Amino acid sequence: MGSTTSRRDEILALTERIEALINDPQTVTELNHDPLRRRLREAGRRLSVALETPGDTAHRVVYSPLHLVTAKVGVDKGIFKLLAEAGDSTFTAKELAQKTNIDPVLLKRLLRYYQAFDYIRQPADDRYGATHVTKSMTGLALTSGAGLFYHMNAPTFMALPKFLAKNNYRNPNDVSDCPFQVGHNTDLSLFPWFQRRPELGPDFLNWMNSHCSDLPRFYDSYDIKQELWQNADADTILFVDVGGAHGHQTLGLKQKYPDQPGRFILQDQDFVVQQVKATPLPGFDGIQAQVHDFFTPQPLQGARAYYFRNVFHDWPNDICARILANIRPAMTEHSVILIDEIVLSERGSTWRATQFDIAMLTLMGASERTANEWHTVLDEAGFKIRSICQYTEECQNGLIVAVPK
Ligand SMILES: C[S@@+](CC[C@H](N)C(=O)[O-])C[C@H]1O[C@@H](n2cnc3c(N)ncnc32)[C@H](O)[C@@H]1O
Repeated sequence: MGSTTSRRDEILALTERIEALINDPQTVTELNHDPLRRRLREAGRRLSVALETPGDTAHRVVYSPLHLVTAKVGVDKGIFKLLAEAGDSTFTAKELAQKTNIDPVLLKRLLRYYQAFDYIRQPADDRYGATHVTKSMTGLALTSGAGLFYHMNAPTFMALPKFLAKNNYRNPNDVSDCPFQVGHNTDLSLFPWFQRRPELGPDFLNWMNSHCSDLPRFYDSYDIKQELWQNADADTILFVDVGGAHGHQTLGLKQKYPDQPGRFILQDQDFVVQQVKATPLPGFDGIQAQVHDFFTPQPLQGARAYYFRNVFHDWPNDICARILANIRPAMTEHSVILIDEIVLSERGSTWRATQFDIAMLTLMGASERTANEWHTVLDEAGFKIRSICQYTEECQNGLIVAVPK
């Protein structure tokens, strides 16, 4: 009895400490990128799951699509933006209804949901204000992700059970025959479908640019200047960002090395390059944007790095081999392939990494890969891995340096 009481007292003290932290999150958020912040966050998340009742588990899982759709409404109507821009000030529901042009009864219901999931705070019965999460709900990753996932990913996710049942639960590995076609009732694969949806272009580019912008980049861990750029001059092709979307990785790298002589080049499909040129990121001048289909021979000879970020995770091994075969003749002894992708662990993969994997399954019949699977795909394509540098824990991002065998 005595030990049960003291155990209970310990749990009570722990609960009170956790509640104090929740009320003053700055103590923790000011840890910034200290790995301790992630460890505490994961401990909290897993503790919450460990303590769930069966009802909690059921409700958390089956209501999960509501997260996306209610966030989309908040983004569309600028609710989070309004609250975040007000800083520490709070509003009544009526004030917010006037500013957002939403039926006050409806808005109150949305606000009730948002506060229940800690997207906003409700310090009094009729006062609503922002937290640091509200600010995140106004960031590019959330706003572009809400648009892209609502229109493109979510219908595909919903088609997964039907697709798998119809195909006897075989692992999809065909870009033209995966849940995407069922979800969108189309014969097209993702990129040709997407080309016909120019209205999704900005959300696509912004999502690519921002989905991991809270995490370190490969060049924070890999010294590319030391490893690849020795003796470069103004004509040296330093970095070719193949399938680079908005060119955000090239831009970040160029900004890290502003005095580096040499050329930085972004390559992508025609319709993507047109969007990039129409809406270049600030500071993009000095980077060349070039139309190139990576299923055709690489036109730039002897680059120091041919860089692919989240490109191979779109394709099965045989197609990856085709893409790599088109690079190989352009490489010299100074060239390497840089593959910036998730490297799944054999055990205990993270939630951010595994949801990318299931998304690839549904969208492209493709997958994220473990280190062993990366060795296989490169080996089959006639390449070998020189090194793998894992540079984020959250997403298990890694930089794979590969050269011809
Ligand atoms: C998942 S996105 C990754 C974008 C960017 N590398 C990043 O990490 O943010 C895949 C990219 O491959 C490009 N892509 C698809 N097919 C292509 C092709 N045949 N030739 C060139 N780029 C292609 C897409 O347009 C898209 O920008």
